[in-house]
Amino acid sequence: MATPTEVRTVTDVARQARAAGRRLAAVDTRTKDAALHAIADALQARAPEILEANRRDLDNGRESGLSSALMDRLALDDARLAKIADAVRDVIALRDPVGETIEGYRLPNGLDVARQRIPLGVVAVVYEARPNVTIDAAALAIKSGNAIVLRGSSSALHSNAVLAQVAAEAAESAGLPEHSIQIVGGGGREELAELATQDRYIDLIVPRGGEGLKAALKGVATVPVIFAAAGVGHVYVDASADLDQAVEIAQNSKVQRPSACNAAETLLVHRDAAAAFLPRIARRLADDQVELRADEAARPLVEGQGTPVVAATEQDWDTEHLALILGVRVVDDVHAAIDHIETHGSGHSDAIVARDAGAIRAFERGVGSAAVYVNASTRFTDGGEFGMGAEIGISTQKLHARGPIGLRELTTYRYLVRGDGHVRS
Ligand SMILES: NC(=O)C1=CN([C@@H]2O[C@H](COP(=O)(O)OP(=O)(O)OC[C@H]3O[C@@H](n4cnc5c(N)ncnc54)[C@H](OP(=O)(O)O)[C@@H]3O)[C@@H](O)[C@H]2O)C=CC1
Ligand SMILES: N[C@@H](CCC(=O)OP(=O)(O)O)C(=O)O
Repeated sequence: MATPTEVRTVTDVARQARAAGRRLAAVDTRTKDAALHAIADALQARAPEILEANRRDLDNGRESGLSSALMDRLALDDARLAKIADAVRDVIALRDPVGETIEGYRLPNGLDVARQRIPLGVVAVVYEARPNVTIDAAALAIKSGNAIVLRGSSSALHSNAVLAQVAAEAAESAGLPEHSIQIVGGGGREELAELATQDRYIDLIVPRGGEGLKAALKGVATVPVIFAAAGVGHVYVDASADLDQAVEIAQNSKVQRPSACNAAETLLVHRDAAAAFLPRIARRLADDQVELRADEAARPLVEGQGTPVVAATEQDWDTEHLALILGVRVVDDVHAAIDHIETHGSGHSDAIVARDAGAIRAFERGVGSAAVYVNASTRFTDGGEFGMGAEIGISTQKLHARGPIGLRELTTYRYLVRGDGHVRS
C-alpha cells in the first residue's frame, strides 16, 4: 500500500512513479473508472480525517497571517469535499482518451497507419494552496493512464498529504498499480528543482502558480514544462457593444472570484462608448467597492459613482491584482485594445463585448491568448466549465497544450502501423 507521507527522496518517488506509469498505461477503462469511484467514495467516507488535517493547515495559516483570500482558498468543509468528489465523478463520465484513434489511413502499399493517443507516462504538478487540485489532478492523471507526482503549497501540507493518501489507497484497493498517486511535500522549495530535473523518470511538469514559480522553474527545468501561470485578463468594450451585456460581463469577469487567474484585471473601453458605459459600470462595481485605477480619460467618467477611484500607473497595466482592483483605460479602437492586450496581457483569458462583426473578427484574429471570449465573461476558462471534468491547470503557453489541461492534454500520440509482411524497397 502506498504511504505518501513516508520519507523518500524525490528521486525515489519519481523512479517509483515511472514504474507505476508503465503499468498504468495498460490498465483498462473499467479498472480506472472503478478506481475513480473508489476515490470519490473514500473522500466522503474519510471526511472527518481530511477536515481535521485541513483544520491544522487553517490554524497554521491563521498564525502565519495568511490573507482572507488565501484562507478561503485553503478551507475545506463537507460541501466542498462533496464538490471535489463530484468532479471525480465528472471525470469518470468522460471518454477515456487512451487508445483513441486521432486519424487512420491506408497507404498505397497497403500499410494501415493509425495515429493513436497514449499516456504521457509520469506527470508532476506543483500547485497553489487549493487542496481540491490534489484530487482534480490525480483523477485526470489516472483516467488518462498517467502516474502523478503532486507537490502542493506548504500552506496546505496536511490537507494535501491526507487527500493524496486517501486517493492512493482507494486507487490501489481498486486494482491500480502501487505509486500511481504520490505526493512530495515538507522538504521546502528546493523540491521544485529536484522534481524539475528528474527527466529520466518524469515526462511533464506543470507549475500552477504565479510568476515567481515560473521564474524559479525556467532556470532549472530539464523536464518538459507546461506553465499554468498568472492571468492578466482584459475585457474590451467596443463602440458597438450592447452596454447591458457589457456591464454584466465586466462585473462578472472582475467580481465573481477575483482571486482566480481567469479574473479580469483591466477594462478597456472604446472612446465612443466611454461616456455612456463608464459611469454605469462604476455604479455597478460600487456594490462590491471595486477600486478603479483609471487613466486620465476614464477618471472623470468613473469618479463620484460610489466606488473608489485612483489614477492608474503604467505598472497597473502589467499587474495581476487578484483582488477587487480593476484598471480602466479608454482606447481609440479595437486595434488599440489588441495592442494593449498583446503588450500587457499574459496570454490567459481576454474578452471583447461587441456587435460589430468587423471588430469581433479583428479581436479574434489579433488576440493570441489561450482563451478568447466574444460577448462572454473571462471567468469561464476552467476545465469543469469547458466540459473537461476538471483541470490540472490553465496553460498560458503555446506548446503542447493551451487553456485548461484536461484528459487529452495529458496524452501524446504514436503511430501504430499494421502490415502484412511489408518491407521497404
Ligand atoms: N493558470 C493557472 O492554471 C493558474 C494560475 N494561478 C496563478 O497562481 C498565482 C496565485 O497562486 P499563489 O498561491 O500565489 O501561487 P505561488 O506561485 O506562490 O505558489 C504555487 C506553488 O509554487 C510553489 N512556489 C512558488 N514560488 C516558488 C519558488 N520560487 N520556488 C519553488 N517553489 C515555489 C509554492 O510553494 P509554497 O507555497 O510551499 O511556497 C506552491 O506550491 C496567481 O498568479 C494565479 O493567477 C493559480 C491557479 C491556476
Ligand atoms: N479553475 C479555476 C481557475 C484556476 C484558479 O485560478 O485557481 P486559484 O488561483 O487557485 O483560485 C476556476 O475558475 O474555478
